[in-house]
Amino acid sequence: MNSKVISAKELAKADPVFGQLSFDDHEQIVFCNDKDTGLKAIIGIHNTVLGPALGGTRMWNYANEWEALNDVLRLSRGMTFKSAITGLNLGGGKAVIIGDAKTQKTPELMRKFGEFVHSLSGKYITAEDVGMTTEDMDTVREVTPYVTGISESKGGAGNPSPITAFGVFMGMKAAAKYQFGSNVLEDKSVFVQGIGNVGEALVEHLVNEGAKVTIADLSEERLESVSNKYGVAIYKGKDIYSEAMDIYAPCALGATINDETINKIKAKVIAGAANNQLAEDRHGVMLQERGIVYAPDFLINAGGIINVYAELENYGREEIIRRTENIYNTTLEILERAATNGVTPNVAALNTAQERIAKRKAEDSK
Ligand SMILES: NC(=O)c1ccc[n+]([C@@H]2O[C@H](COP(=O)([O-])OP(=O)(O)OC[C@H]3O[C@@H](n4cnc5c(N)ncnc54)[C@H](O)[C@@H]3O)[C@@H](O)[C@H]2O)c1
Repeated sequence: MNSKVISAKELAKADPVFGQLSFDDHEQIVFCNDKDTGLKAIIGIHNTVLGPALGGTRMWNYANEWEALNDVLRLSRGMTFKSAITGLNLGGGKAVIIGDAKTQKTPELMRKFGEFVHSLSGKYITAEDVGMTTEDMDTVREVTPYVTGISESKGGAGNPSPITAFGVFMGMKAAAKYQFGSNVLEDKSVFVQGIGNVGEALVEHLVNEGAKVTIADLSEERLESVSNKYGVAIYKGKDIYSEAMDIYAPCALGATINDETINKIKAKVIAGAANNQLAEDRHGVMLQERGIVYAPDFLINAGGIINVYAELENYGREEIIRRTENIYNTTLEILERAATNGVTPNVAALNTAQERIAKRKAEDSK
């Protein structure tokens, strides 16, 4: 990291926060620093028109602070639209903790992070994301009530990942219906990239439906265990994007649809759990031009937020499943709306979400 102190003039040129490409009228960005525990975190609060900004905390070994800032800005913005399109009374927020979740995460660090969350008095509510577990949220709960995704034994809705996977499965079926004329995934070749909490649960749904599943992950151990458990193939090649397949399911990190990959992609449908799969909006246009149906990530991966929202609204399992199953209908509606309006599915989904926020804002200002 560059520790040189730069002058205010130089800093102004760099526009480190408001000038960031990913900055999109965020309401508040909170930088959290604690030397004793080693905590370095950023909380991004994008929009609170519909309700408190709820979104998970990601712990990741970012190459530099710019990357962490960029990530939290993109992720918190995505949460605003995810909650809006899902019909939840929640705003969009997200947090990132800079560091290696395997070696640097301690209960003390999580409690300190919880104290920072608490200092926002409920404007931001956290939950788990990559590098976080339900147990970590239980630790955060020791110091603040502004946390969801806690254990069922502690009154929470438990791990959101299986519900997220179910929603992604529903969105994938809707995209298949739109592209292939049938929502049945039997015999469709599906590549699942990233078989973590969500990816593995998605593999289970796909296998139960009779899809031909291939898995890819950075962890050999995960690959072996998931392959043995579900009898699915492990991807051994070097470039997953150029492989022939019906459906590509990005379930690792975002921005895998970018200038480098887009022209290689042979899949006819893209539907996965990862947030911000399109590196830039124009990549959505490029997918459309190539006849590839893209199920917007923030729409189909909303199962997790539906699950944690239950903790705030006190609804039960049946309602969680019902709302998540409805992702199928919303996805089909968005794909059809996109075609009717001559825009990409991502833009159609964004427009729908923004219309809901604008309507609420107008009502509130009456
Ligand atoms: N957990 C949820 O409920 C939820 C909800 C909405 C969105 N998401 C998003 O879904 C994605 C997966 O979430 P998760 O909870 O399963 O995370 P996870 O950390 O459990 O799993 C991620 C997996 O991806 C693998 N991975 C990382 N980089 C990779 C690469 N370049 N190629 C192949 N594999 C790679 C990791 O080894 C890991 O196994 C994330 O983008 C997350 O933000 C998760």
